[in-house]
Amino acid sequence: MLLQKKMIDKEISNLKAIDTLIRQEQPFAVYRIPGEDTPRLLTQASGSVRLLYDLKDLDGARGFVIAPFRASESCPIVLIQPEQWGQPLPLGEYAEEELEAFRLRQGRETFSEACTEEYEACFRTFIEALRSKQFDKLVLSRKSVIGQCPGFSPSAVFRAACKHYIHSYIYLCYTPRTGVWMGSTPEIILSGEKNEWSTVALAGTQPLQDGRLPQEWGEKNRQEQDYVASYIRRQLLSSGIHPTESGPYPAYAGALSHLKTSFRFTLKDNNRLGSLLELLHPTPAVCGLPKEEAYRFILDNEGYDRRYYSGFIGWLDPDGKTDLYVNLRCMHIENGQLSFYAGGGLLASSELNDEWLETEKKLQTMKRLVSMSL
Ligand SMILES: C=C(O[C@H]1C=CC=C(C(=O)O)[C@@H]1O)C(=O)O
Repeated sequence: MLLQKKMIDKEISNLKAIDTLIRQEQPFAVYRIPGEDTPRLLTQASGSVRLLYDLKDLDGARGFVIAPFRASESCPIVLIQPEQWGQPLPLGEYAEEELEAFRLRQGRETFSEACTEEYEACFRTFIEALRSKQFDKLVLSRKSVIGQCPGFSPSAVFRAACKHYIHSYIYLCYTPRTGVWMGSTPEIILSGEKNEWSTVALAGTQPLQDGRLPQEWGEKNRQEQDYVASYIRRQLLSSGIHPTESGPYPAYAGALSHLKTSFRFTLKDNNRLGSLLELLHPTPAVCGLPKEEAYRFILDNEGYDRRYYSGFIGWLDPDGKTDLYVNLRCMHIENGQLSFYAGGGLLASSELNDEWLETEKKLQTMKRLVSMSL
């Protein structure tokens, strides 16, 4: 036991190097792909990170991408171009007691039932636009801010996320333009290499039932997910891509589950990944339908700036392997504050309290790790 503890401490101190990179304001990204044990660290010691304003400019590019919901002067697409790629950063063992303590705590969680006035006002604006049939679907999101406690360590939260959320993509990154972001997302936007590519349609939410995937999904969840699947099918077909599909089936996302359809396809030209991303982003899992109008409506009516939440992040490499994920269940660390982000898909039939509670549960994905790491 003592030996195990010593081993853990040694490996934590390796991971702690990340906290030093943040203090030194050096661009880096560390990420763990679902199914893999060891995160990879990449750093850019020299030169500035590349800034882009159009997803198409990612055609032929290679690097760690941090793309916002909507690119602008204040929120550009940022590309970290590391000198060294994917250095493994072992996490070490996690004591069984720690895993058990996490499970117990998760089982006892309570949620704030009362929504804020801001959320309620936005919900009413969004629902009115849905009920008048201006839109089929709209995603309403919000931000929840807490003060950073003394002793807060991003690397400790990152490590806990890797240990507890084995089915999600976990990342932590810093650049001077984006600041520090960290998240645990279940949603691929584009992944693959050579001649095998994939994306997913992920939507509809239910808590896990005794740690297991729920098998019964109601009409609202199914319809919400079907809008995303139809959109992805349509977008791919419009550019001559004929995918094979599987699903929808329930998939893990921390303490939650979503419905997922997987799309697999080949590409004629791997140097046009930026154009494909422009075709897909933002999907109705984070935006709405019809796409362009919903995009505008959210920017005008949501009442805050999503910044990099609901954009996408990950490694892009047209000649190697690409793993890009939608930036969900994420947090931004800035000026002694932690901002957590979450949203949910609304249909005309949505109810205020259910949607609020769903965002509370999604926000807990990162919040519970922060409070347990202190
Ligand atoms: C927009 C979010 O989740 C999306 C992904 C899965 C399920 C969703 C839902 O059920 O609403 C959302 O579309 C978020 O986590 O902030």
